[in-house]
Amino acid sequence: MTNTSVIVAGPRGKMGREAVKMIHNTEHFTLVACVDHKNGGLKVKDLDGLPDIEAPIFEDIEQCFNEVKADVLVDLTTPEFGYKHTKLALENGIRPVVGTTGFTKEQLQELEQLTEEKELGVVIAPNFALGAVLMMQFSKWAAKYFPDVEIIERHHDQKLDAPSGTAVKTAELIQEVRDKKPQGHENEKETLEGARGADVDGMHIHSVRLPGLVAHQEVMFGSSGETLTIKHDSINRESFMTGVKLSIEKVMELNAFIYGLENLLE
Ligand SMILES: NC(=O)C1=CN([C@@H]2O[C@H](COP(=O)(O)OP(=O)(O)OC[C@H]3O[C@@H](n4cnc5c(N)ncnc54)[C@H](OP(=O)(O)O)[C@@H]3O)[C@@H](O)[C@H]2O)C=CC1
Ligand SMILES: O=C(O)C1=N[C@H](C(=O)O)C[C@H](O)C1
Repeated sequence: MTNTSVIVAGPRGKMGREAVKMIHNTEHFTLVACVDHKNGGLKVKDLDGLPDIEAPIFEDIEQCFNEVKADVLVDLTTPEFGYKHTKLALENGIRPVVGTTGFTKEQLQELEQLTEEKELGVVIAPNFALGAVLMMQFSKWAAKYFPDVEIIERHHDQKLDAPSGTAVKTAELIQEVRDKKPQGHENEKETLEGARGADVDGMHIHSVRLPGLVAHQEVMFGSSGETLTIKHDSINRESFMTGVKLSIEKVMELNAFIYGLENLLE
């Protein structure tokens, strides 16, 4: 396999750390730089708990792109910066692999348009865990037969966006096969605002945030005399690395905007 040079934005974060380690441990990847808005001038090896890598850290992503040649940017930061970084990567001819969640529909559309203009590949995956991708696909299949559905996602309490990118993507996949249908009773009334969660075409999404959790989702279907629950748990962040690795490999072969890891799987 040809070598792919990678920049990671967000190397101190919970996901960024795992990504740095995975890249370091993959023979055909080279970590050439990192972007960290608080540690410019240091090297990756200077950051606590990261491998002994000489790659430089830049505070400013534009400076990084000017000084370091790279094939791929892996972004694992925040919705605000993830969006800016993805745009800048495309403008600099670097292929983005984006795990950062919380982008708006408009931002995704804008990035898709820019991808087409630049004739590059982009992977934006709300969830890189293979089990989560299957959970979403199984849910889409089930929704064809069970249109009564509610999504319950549970995450650690440091998460910035709610609902999670996975829950948003799950709802979008279900929307492809489910007609609009208000879930619950037609005369239902919330006596406490928010009690029924967010509403997507009448389907509800409930977001739980607690310390001790990593990333979990249940999609519950109900019908006459039966319920069906499709559940996925990420119990650590290594669970996401198979998808990050696959995305870095695949993005080099693509000239397309990929939103969702399912689009890279057979
Ligand atoms: N697609 C997937 O499978 C997964 C996606 N995610 C998503 O990935 C993102 C990161 O998650 P997680 O690692 O848990 O979050 P963390 O908060 O642990 O990490 C984010 C890191 O990005 C840093 N950061 C913030 N702004 C910048 C910037 N401008 N330049 C460089 N670095 C910056 C933060 O630094 P500081 O805190 O010092 O500001 C922090 O170190 C989130 O959007 C999350 O939803 C998470 C897990 C799986
Ligand atoms: O912030 C997280 O932790 C996660 N974010 C992604 C999301 O918003 O769905 C993926 C996974 O759920 C973990």
